[in-house]
Amino acid sequence: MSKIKVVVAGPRGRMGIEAVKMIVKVDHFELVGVIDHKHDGKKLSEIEGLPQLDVMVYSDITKCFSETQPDVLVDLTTPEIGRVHTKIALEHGVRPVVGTTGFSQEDLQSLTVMAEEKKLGAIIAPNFAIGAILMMKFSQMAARYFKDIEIIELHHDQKLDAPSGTGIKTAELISAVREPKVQGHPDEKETIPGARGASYDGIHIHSVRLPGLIAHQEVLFGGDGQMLTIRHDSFNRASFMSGVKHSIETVMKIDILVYGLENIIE
Ligand SMILES: NC(=O)C1=CN([C@@H]2O[C@H](COP(=O)(O)OP(=O)(O)OC[C@H]3O[C@@H](n4cnc5c(N)ncnc54)[C@H](OP(=O)(O)O)[C@@H]3O)[C@@H](O)[C@H]2O)C=CC1
Ligand SMILES: O=C(O)C1=N[C@H](C(=O)O)C[C@H](O)C1
Repeated sequence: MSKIKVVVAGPRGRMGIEAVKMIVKVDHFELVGVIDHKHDGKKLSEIEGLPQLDVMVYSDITKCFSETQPDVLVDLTTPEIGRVHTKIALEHGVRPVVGTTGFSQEDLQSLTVMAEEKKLGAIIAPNFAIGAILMMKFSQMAARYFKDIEIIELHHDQKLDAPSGTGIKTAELISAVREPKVQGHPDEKETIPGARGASYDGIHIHSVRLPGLIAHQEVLFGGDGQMLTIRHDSFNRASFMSGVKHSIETVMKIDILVYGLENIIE
């Protein structure tokens, strides 16, 4: 079996470092380049904190693709640049695996159309941790029985987007099985704006940002005299790597864009 040639965008980031380390450990993957807006023209080994690898750093994604001819781009950057990278990858026949969160519905729609036109696999996964996927699926199951739901997502204080991609994906999965509902008292008023959090089809999403946290989410289901809590915690970023590995393997076998890891696990 020939190796899957992979490029990582965002290699100095909290997720990017883990992804680089995982990719070089897998025999059937080959890290052929990294994309970083700093350190253009250096080797990975010349950047502090990164593995001692003879892999080129590119600031220009097009140059990176033409010189390294990758099969897959793993993007772990920011929504602003991640959406540009994903589009350029599809234009160049490179299959994107995107962990970057904060894409809009319009981004997802246009990238879906593009992948379909190009007949190219693409995976956008707001969360790569299997436990988080189960938390979302169990929440979707519970939503058939409990209609009053609040999502509390808790992350480290360096996170740029709120609500988290996982929080939004959870609300989307729930809303697919639950009629939109206004929760709480119909006359309730926020005396401080934002007190009730964001609302997705009436499901409230509350975003907590604190140093020391990594990635956590609770989904609360209220009923008469009872409450069900479904919670997931990522205690480190290695927790996401089996999902990144599975996505790199799977994206080579599909020819459409898949949004959410739940759609590619058995
Ligand atoms: N799907 C999942 O399971 C997970 C998804 N995420 C998501 O992944 C993304 C990254 O998270 P995290 O690693 O914590 O964030 P970091 O801020 O640690 O990493 C982002 C990296 O992208 C770099 N970057 C910024 N602009 C560019 C650019 N133009 N070209 C190349 N690199 C660039 C940053 O460099 P610099 O610092 O110099 O700006 C930084 O090194 C976020 O969107 C986050 O929500 C996170 C965890 C799990
Ligand atoms: O920024 C993070 O850290 C994370 N982002 C993703 C999200 O927005 O859901 C996944 C995970 O929660 C960690």
